Amino acid sequence: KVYEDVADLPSLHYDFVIVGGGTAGNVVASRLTENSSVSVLVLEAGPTNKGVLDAQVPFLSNGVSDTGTPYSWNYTTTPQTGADGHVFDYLRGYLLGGCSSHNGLAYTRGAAEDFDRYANLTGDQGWSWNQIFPYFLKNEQWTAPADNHNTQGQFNPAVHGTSGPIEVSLSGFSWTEFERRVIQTTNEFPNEFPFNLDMNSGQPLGIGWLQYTIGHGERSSSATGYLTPEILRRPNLDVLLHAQVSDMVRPGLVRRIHTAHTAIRHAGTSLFIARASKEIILSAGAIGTPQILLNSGIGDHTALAALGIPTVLNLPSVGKNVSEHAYTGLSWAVNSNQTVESITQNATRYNEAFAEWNRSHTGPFVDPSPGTHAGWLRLNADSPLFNVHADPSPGPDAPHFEMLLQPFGFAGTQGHFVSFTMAMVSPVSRGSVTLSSNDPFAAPVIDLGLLSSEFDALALTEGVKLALKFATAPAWNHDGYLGAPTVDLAAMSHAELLAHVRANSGPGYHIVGTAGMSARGAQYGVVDPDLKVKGIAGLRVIDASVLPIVPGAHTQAATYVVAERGADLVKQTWAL
Ligand SMILES: Cc1cc2nc3c(=O)[nH]c(=O)nc-3n(C[C@H](O)[C@H](O)[C@H](O)COP(=O)(O)OP(=O)(O)OC[C@H]3O[C@@H](n4cnc5c(N)ncnc54)[C@H](O)[C@@H]3O)c2cc1C
Repeated sequence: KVYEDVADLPSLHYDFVIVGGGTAGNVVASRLTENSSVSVLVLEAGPTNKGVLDAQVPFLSNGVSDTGTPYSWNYTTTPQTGADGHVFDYLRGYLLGGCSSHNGLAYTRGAAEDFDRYANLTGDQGWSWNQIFPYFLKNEQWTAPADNHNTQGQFNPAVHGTSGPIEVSLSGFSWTEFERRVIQTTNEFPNEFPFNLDMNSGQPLGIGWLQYTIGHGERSSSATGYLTPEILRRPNLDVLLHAQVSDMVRPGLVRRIHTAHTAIRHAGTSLFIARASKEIILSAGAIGTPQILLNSGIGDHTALAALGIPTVLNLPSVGKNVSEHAYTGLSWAVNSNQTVESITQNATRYNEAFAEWNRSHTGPFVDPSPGTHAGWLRLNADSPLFNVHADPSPGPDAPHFEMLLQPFGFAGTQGHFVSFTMAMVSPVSRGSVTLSSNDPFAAPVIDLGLLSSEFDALALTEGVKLALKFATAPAWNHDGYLGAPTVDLAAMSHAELLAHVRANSGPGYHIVGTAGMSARGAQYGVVDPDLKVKGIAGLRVIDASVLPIVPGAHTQAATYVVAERGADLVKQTWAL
């Protein structure tokens, strides 16, 4: 059952207390309570996802994620020196379902080599692609797109699950003219931009149709998929909203964590204590989780001491090792009115499209904004950049770049545009999440380290050149479709392009690594391969923070499989 007020909770003592009802937390809660003998409490800082239209209608997803909405944590980053000192709003979901309730809905798993690298880093083959693959299937329910179009040749059914909680589908509204040109480019430039039938097969390289966590025209999230009304009727599962956890350790209580201090967010004085007899599971995400660990005295001893926080466990890697993708957009005006601007810049069509969604869950509102296709691309094998830094990708079948192909622009001006947005998805740069004070409710200090490595900035510049190459295909130019670029990048020198990249890149909201997995006994890392926090009993982390390196993909699918396997690891420990 979902509770809004702690006074209504039947108990404050459970077998498992899960901190954060986000993407991962709800998976773990749902899986553990399959066993009726265990009791689980989920503590979520934000409100319910129920009735939040922007969290339901894919086209409106920006309305729930943007800074300033009541459904976002409204963080900002430190000035990012690699990105011209810009300070970015850093979006994180503040509602049941966490980021899965407000993200861009793109469903991308990453390369097999991403997971094989996790297995090698942790010494646990359970994280390898082959052993993780069944968890992708367990999480997924492949679903027909909202327009029921013929999807043959747009995906490979053999690599998809059919009965999991999260609905995944291809786009349910066609921007036909744009899509046709994308596919035509793969025919015209098959060496640089080959067509890939399914980017989620473990072999993502090439250009393929994007898949989304959408079913029947609506967002599918960990809240809708893993906390269905039926699951919430389980007597052994309680979810408390508006409960922001501050820390876990009471003075004098060391090496065995079993309490979580929580406060109603807007009344910080009303602290109460939830108790777990088996484990506390931190699923507060890659920012919330290290913040709670640090608040609890688990982290770098020197940094904790500087803030007057007594060290419970000196674990220097907590909050370090942030890896994140850097994106930069390239837009062109087009001689066509078949772009998303035909809806966003026309109130009548916008209202019609919204009415259609309300009526039948069809039309343009069934899709979000990432784009129609994505390309997963690499630097040339003989690129001189590999003299600057060794190849940071996990292998030759994994990408350095993502190129999002979007039938809309970012200029904010009237007109019709398309964008080929480029991202560096195998970054060398690392950042950190640290505390700003010993007030557990103060916002943490988020340094993404965006483009702080010279290699990343140089590589992204090469990526932009790839996008410029894509735009030279006859498919875009033979009939004058592609007009003027919003910024003439093709005319720039290499140095100018590099400066442009630094000045115009932003984060992908794919932060991981702040409670990274490492091999048992390693002198770095935060959790062992079984996701137990090193050196302390009764405490696990199950969320995106455990991924030691960001995969070459948007991160929700990887988070879901971490959570599915994490739940199994908990079950194994307790023979559930
Ligand atoms: C704007 C945006 C767009 C994105 N787009 C995509 C996309 O298109 N495709 C994709 O694959 N990925 C996308 N991502 C990334 C992806 O959604 C995340 O990597 C993933 O969902 C993270 O899951 P998580 O469980 O680690 O954290 P979250 O889902 O963030 O869950 C953490 C939960 O813990 C709660 N919490 C935090 N601190 C506390 C506390 N102290 N006490 C109690 N509760 C707390 C939060 O409110 C939240 O509900 C996007 C992310 C954002 C922000």
